[in-house]
Amino acid sequence: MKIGCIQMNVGFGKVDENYERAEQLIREAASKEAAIVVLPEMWNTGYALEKLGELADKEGARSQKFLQDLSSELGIHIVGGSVATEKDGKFYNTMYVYNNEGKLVSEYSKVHLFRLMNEDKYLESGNEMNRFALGEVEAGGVICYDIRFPEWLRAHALAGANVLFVSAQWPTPRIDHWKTLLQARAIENQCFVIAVNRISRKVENFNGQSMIIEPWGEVLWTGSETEELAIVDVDFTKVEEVRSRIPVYDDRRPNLYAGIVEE
Ligand SMILES: NC(=O)CCC(=O)C(=O)O
Repeated sequence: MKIGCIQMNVGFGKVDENYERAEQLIREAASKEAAIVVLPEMWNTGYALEKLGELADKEGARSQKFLQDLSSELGIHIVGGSVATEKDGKFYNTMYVYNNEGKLVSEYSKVHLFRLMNEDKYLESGNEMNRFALGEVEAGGVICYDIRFPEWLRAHALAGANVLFVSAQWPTPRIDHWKTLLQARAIENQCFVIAVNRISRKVENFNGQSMIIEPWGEVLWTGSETEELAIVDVDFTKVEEVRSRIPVYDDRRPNLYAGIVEE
């Protein structure tokens, strides 16, 4: 299955430009026969947190229409990265996922807010999991800082996800953490990790290096440090092979984990 990773150059507060660019890249991915496309975190606004009152997508209406129209017209699954939304007067960092028939299959707001980038001052956290299916692909989706919480990704894997999508705005100074954490999440959960980071222009400091990692931990693709659309062929049957080679799920001892992961 071909996956389109949209490592997009997000303009700070340039909402209309960002929708336009996202549309071009989604259309290009579809023309290259991607079955699933993935966008980065907060691609509508960038980290323009102080301007959310003006810029956030009211009730997610624009983003939902945008993603629904494109997924149904192009017949492509879209993991819609995340967008800054305003719901009932509060701001969220929200992922919408649409299947290739234009149906909303999941809506998730980032549950772990990243204090180092002041998310806790401006945003509300979500409280729900993000498990969904795109055709045969059983998946989960998380947003950026969420990957530092292994129990959260494990919860998605235990709930049946074989593929974990990650949308991010992960800054360059900690890019080594990004790579190591993603690889660890793939190995420990024996699942695919498909992670899309952004690129920035001058003021901010994001340099891509998106990744696709297979369940044995092998890195299938690493993005460049500039904007790019990558189309990567992925064989999802690898999950069963790895899980039968080392039966981690059968060998777990959840009764010893004292409420860390409950089944
Ligand atoms: N946008 C984010 O959540 C950034 C997370 C990050 O930079 C880190 O965990 O380090």
